Amino acid sequence: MGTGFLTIQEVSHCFFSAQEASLVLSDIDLEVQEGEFISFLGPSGCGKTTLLSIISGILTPLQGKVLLAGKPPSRDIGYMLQQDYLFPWKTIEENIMTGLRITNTYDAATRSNALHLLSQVGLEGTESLYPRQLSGGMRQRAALVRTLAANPKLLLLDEPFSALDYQTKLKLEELVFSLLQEFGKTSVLVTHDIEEAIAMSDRIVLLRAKPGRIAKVVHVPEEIRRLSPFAARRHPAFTALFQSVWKELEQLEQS
Ligand SMILES: Nc1ncnc2c1ncn2[C@@H]1O[C@H](COP(=O)(O)OP(=O)(O)OP(=O)(O)O)[C@@H](O)[C@H]1O
Repeated sequence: MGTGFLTIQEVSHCFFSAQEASLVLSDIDLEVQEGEFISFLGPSGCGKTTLLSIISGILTPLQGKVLLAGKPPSRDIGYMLQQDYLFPWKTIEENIMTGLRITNTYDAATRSNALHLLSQVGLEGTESLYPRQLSGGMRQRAALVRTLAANPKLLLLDEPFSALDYQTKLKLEELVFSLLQEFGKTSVLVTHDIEEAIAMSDRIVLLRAKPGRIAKVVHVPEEIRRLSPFAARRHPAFTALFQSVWKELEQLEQS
């Protein structure tokens, strides 16, 4: 039994086709502490999304197990993806309340918290609008509210900023970071963006491909971690860390 809030224990996974079995993840072992922010970085196809699916409980690994607060993953997990997946025929408020109903957390208090959260992310006044009436960044903020309103124990973020323009992406990173700090959420991010991983994370897990394995865990130094993502990018230690992670990734892609 692991010591972390999130325990990933000797996880391996294969996908089977009619012709072959392909080993996608091999012996993934990781302990994530409560309140920690972890990123997975690695070459395309190394199994990052598969690993998130296993952590969320959507996919059962061929071997090994995942525990969240000592139990198998359940509905206590929030998932944010590149696409917002808001229902186009529902208003923003209806979308968010549907999120609460699906997770069985709808009551007067969670409803009121959700509306408060909506104004915290700058979307007050959008309650009766439909997703098509909002910009991409606004829709992702609404999706963030829908995810956080259910008060998940763990937040899984699969490239949630990658479809946004640079400025919107930086603003949303800033917003997510401050909300996660406020609520002390444990989070796992999949990204291809080294800057984003350094700016948001406590630790970065570098994965190698074929099969996906942990190559290295990089601890982001305290002087960067205590800054917001925007300020972190301007810290002198940021560039050196960026270069070293870049080099590690290049070696992983060649190996
Ligand atoms: N449902 C599936 N059936 C068969 N193979 C799959 C399935 N899902 C993923 N794979 C394969 O597993 C490997 C890992 O895929 P995954 O999407 O987890 O990688 P990734 O690291 O998230 O990739 P990317 O960085 O490109 O998003 C890939 O080779 C992919 O083709």
